[in-house]
Amino acid sequence: MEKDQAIINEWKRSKAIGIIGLGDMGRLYALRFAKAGWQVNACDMESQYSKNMEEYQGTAVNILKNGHYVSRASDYIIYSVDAESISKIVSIYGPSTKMGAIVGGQTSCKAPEIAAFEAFLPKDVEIITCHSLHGPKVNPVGQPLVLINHRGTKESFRFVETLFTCLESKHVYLTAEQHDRITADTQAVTHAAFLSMGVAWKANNQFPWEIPRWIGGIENAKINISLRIFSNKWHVYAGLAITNPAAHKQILQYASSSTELFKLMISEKEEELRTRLYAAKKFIFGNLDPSHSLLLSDDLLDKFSLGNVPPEGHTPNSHLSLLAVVDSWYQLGIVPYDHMICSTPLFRIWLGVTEYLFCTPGLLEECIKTAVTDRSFRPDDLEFTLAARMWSKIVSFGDFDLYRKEFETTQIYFSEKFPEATRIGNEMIKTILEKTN
Ligand SMILES: NC(=O)C1=CN([C@@H]2O[C@H](COP(=O)(O)OP(=O)(O)OC[C@H]3O[C@@H](n4cnc5c(N)ncnc54)[C@H](OP(=O)(O)O)[C@@H]3O)[C@@H](O)[C@H]2O)C=CC1
Ligand SMILES: O=C(O)C(=O)Cc1ccc(O)cc1
Repeated sequence: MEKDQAIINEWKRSKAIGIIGLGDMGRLYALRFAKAGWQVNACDMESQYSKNMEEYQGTAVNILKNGHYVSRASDYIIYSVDAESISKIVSIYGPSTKMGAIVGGQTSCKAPEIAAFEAFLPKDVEIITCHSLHGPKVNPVGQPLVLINHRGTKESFRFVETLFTCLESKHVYLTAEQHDRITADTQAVTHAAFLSMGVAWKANNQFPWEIPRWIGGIENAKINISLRIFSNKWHVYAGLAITNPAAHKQILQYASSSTELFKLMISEKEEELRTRLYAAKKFIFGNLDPSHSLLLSDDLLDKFSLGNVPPEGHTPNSHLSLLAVVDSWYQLGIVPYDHMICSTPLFRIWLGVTEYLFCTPGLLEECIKTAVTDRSFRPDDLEFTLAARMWSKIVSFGDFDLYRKEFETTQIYFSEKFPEATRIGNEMIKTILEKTN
């Protein structure tokens, strides 16, 4: 034990950590590492140098002008930049990497990141990469942190692991391919659902927190998480979906499931809809241990409302966004519980909400009945279906510009509500995580 501590102290004394990209995630890492006593060199775009010098004054983070300076002075360098630019950025700074150093990245899809490292890093440089499976506003403690030893010695991997212990996350060891397959199954469809909700609300000129039937219970989770996603940067979601080929299939299936279920609803084919949904239910939730208690409940979510809960309580809903996600998993043969070790908070909440809908006695039946008999949901569900198809087209065409335009127009529409949505969303996520952990 004492020997271990001596090694750690020696690493802290002799090795420096480099962060290229001081955005939301880079900042989180830089400050945490520095606080734990590591030497940290960091930079953002050169144009941000003076601003960052001021911002990080009084912290132990050593701000440098650009990635060349960070690369030549650091022993483990983490690229925390947008996925679309990873190749270009590594091509610029990679050759400046200190001899024998280790390099990793924070991008959400590992195939393009590893390809960039292999193409542009000198051969003496080791590659050990990472991915924190949570956003910058979530406390890293207990959240999954994927560590990938792609081209590193055992000793270097031990050093990187030791560095990351200060985040107190749960380390998950995967290969780059395993990582990309799992995150396609979990994050890509989850984001497709919430992005489609936002676009549909906007298309119908609605602010959902003002509409009584969308206030309270699981509707709160839909609204808070959708607004949370739209309050973030577009490139995080675009990069994660577009650069991961495995994600395209998932997002396409989500759009097809939404369309097919919506068609069954409007043609009022109740039995066909029921048969399809019960088959999906059996596949996804059929093997749950009898002692498994529901991850979430309406009551738990009630208090995280952006509007006033109507006195008569919640009204039944067709819940197309939720039915479609379970149907997608079923059609693709994905059992979401298998991915829990490598899941983000949003994915776990979304799974909790679907579980609540499918496993609370009577709720799925109520939803099926509402979907085929209550026509008042059809304008909403039509826009939702169109939105899901739009996102799947943008992703499969790999169109970053169009993704950005669609994302940012919706972002502007909801922007006034972001401060309140972030505050309530943070509370909601904290409460749910405490319960689901
Ligand atoms: N946000 C999240 O929830 C999570 C994000 N990730 C991934 O982490 C990465 C970073 O995300 P995040 O921090 O949210 O994004 P940000 O946009 O906040 O941060 C990226 C930063 O990199 C900077 N940058 C771009 N080019 C360079 C360069 N040549 N040299 C130095 N800095 C540069 C950007 O500057 P500028 O803005 O001026 O271009 C920006 O400040 C992404 O790949 C994302 O997918 C992973 C887990 C969670
Ligand atoms: O939890 C989510 O899905 C988020 O939206 C935050 C997020 C975004 C990108 C990542 O690579 C990891 C986490």
